[in-house]
Amino acid sequence: MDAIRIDELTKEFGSVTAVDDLSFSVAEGELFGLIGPNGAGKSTLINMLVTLLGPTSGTARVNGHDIRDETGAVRDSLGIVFQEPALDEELTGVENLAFHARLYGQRKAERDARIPEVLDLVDLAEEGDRPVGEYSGGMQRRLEIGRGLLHEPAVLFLDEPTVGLDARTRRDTWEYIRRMNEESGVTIVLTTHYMEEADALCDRVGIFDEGSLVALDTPENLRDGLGGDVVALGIEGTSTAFRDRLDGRAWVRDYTPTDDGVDVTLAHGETRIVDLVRLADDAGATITSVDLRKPSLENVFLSLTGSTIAEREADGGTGDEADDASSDERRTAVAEAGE
Ligand SMILES: Nc1ncnc2c1ncn2[C@@H]1O[C@H](COP(=O)(O)OP(=O)(O)OP(=O)(O)O)[C@@H](O)[C@H]1O
Repeated sequence: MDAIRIDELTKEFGSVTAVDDLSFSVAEGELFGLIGPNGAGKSTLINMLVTLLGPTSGTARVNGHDIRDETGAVRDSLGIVFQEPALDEELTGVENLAFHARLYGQRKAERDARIPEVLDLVDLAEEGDRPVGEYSGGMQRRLEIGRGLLHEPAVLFLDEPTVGLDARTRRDTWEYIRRMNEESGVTIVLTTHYMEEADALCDRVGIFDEGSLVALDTPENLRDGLGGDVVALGIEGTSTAFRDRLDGRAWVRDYTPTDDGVDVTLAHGETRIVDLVRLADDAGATITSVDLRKPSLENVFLSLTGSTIAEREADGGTGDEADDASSDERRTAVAEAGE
């Protein structure tokens, strides 16, 4: 069974089609990333999947339950971590978790067993009795991620999980997200603005633009779809003999002479550097520099939509104020669902 299955899902707000006839599935245990500029429709999609917004047409199933007529079962199947911190800073880590567990209707015995497990999972076992106000930003985010897993949901939604964190903490948080996914087997769907994050973390990435998916694949295949990596070789003197040797190699997709050498386009560039050096040797050419350039998901977005995410946001961003269900509303509704 798929963890999420979306069938011809559409959401219109007046004349705006925020999600447009969308169909795709997320496999059980997958770490799935949704990327796209502001206003692409990510929040609208997530709000429909967590049953806070009704679709205009089409439907989806979360953990096998229909978002239109099995809202209770859908909500029981999922955990959500919002972008804005939603912890009580005066309470300790344990108290924050206990409060949330009560909202989800967990009995005391269950809570007492589960809270230490969750704290351990996010590496806060030693910090559970400290007020959350004393935690660093990264620790708070970890506690929030742990809280989303308290009731052992099948699917965990993370909305921009590392926004506002410094680069180092962001990388650490990636490690925790990966660990959650591997150790608890939970399916994770995250939204992110950071292409690098989607690339580093996700098994598959859906690139969202104007209510539709413009691409859906592994980060590697998406990058590979651009034509591959470029190995820029600096060559002393003429590169003609070397270029002759590149002709007819099945793994060389293309090459272009440059001012000081040759740019070779190929898949998995790092695995061919030795071959390239050998070919140059055979041709009697001296290599003076080697530079491997891999396309990024930002390049993929650019090639699919004709603009970068930043440009798209600058000329088309909608702002969050138009969002139907604000994070506060979402939080309240999900908490109520557990009461
Ligand atoms: N309640 C609403 N009323 C009218 N239009 C809306 C409403 N909610 C969203 N929209 C429109 O739907 C489109 C998608 O918005 P959405 O917030 O889902 O995008 P997003 O990709 O989540 O952006 P962000 O990253 O800023 O959250 C936008 O054009 C937005 O203006």
